[in-house]
Amino acid sequence: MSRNTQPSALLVLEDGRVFRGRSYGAEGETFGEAVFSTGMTGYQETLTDPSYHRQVVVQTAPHIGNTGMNDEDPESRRIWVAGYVVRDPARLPSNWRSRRSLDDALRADGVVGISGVDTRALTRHLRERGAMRVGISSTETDPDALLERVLASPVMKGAELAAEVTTTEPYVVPAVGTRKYTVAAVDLGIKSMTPHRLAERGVEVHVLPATTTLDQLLALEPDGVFMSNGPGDPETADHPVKVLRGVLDRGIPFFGICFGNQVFGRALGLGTYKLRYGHRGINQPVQDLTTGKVEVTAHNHGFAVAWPTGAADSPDSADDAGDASPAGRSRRHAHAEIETDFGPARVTHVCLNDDVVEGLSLSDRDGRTRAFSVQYHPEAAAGPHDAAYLFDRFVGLMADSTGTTTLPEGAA
Ligand SMILES: NC(=O)CC[C@H](N)C(=O)O
Repeated sequence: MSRNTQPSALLVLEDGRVFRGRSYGAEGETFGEAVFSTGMTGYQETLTDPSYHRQVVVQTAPHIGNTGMNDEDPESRRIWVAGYVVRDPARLPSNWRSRRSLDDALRADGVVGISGVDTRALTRHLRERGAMRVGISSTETDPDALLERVLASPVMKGAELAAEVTTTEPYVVPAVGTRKYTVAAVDLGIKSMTPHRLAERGVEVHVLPATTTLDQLLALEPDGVFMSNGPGDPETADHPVKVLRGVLDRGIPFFGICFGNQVFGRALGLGTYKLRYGHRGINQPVQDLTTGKVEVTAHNHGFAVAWPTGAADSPDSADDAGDASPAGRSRRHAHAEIETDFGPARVTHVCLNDDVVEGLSLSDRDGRTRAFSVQYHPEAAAGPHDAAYLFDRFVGLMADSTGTTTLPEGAA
């Protein structure tokens, strides 16, 4: 269908700003938190990432849908975004893998979108004012009426959403080739590329519901535990934090990604806080403080782990713009190491744009890493593969720990 024949649509932000465009995807009305993603490619992976549940995604790339939708790249069984905002959708998708148009895929999953929006102006607005609630409607013509419903819709801060996206039943992703290790992966909104990255390294991955108890997890006798990305506010993740504390207490190797990094931070005794507009895109520079090396990475987070000195001094917080100057950096980095209930821990990675915490690790008394996590996405779907070494590092932790625990006493 030509775009010009599609009904008009309305977008209203919670601070009253109005944008007009055309209905894109399903017709109807939707609400969520308006966030922008700067990825120039990878819209299919973005749309199907469960971490975007209840978020309305604005694409800063002006042309979206050019390569259609294929059967290989989805990161879960459906499109999760609550709404979709684009400038100029493809009229004719073209790619050898394309099976359907993005417009049709949005319709099939009932996802309401809007096209023809000045996404640059909208992004600048969100950057200045912060992420906020939004409504999109192809049925309402009165912005004030839509605004009332936006203001009645739920906020992201305090939202507990893992239960709405997690698997209901455990399932196994078999190791590719010989099985070397077994990992219990807690699904808080897992992207399908993550178990795949482990499986291709000889790991059998048991993906478990978010409600799995410590006893159920330990019954699998895993060589390592993983906690995934996922939607919502990490402050609500009391159950995964409790489970993880049990895992760390037993010295089982642990790796966390994104929401998993926030759960790890909380398990170590750190706080979390909401960023003003968050990081979403596939070209974010992250520095490994332990080596000085910089990686270009994929991000999708609206919350972050607070620096050990406290959330008030953490950069880009919703309440406090923080201090991202070199002086602010060195003051914070001087507190990168902390003593926790499980041993010495530290901030290992930071985002070079704003000094937000991007990685954590926990060591034993001999200084050997036992557990670690990153706020970004080494599974790289979509995104650069700079951080793939982290999966090898996790496998290395399991090799170390099984090596030391399975050798007979006295053997060296
Ligand atoms: N991708 C994620 O895991 C996001 C974690 C969390 N919901 C956040 O927005 O920060």
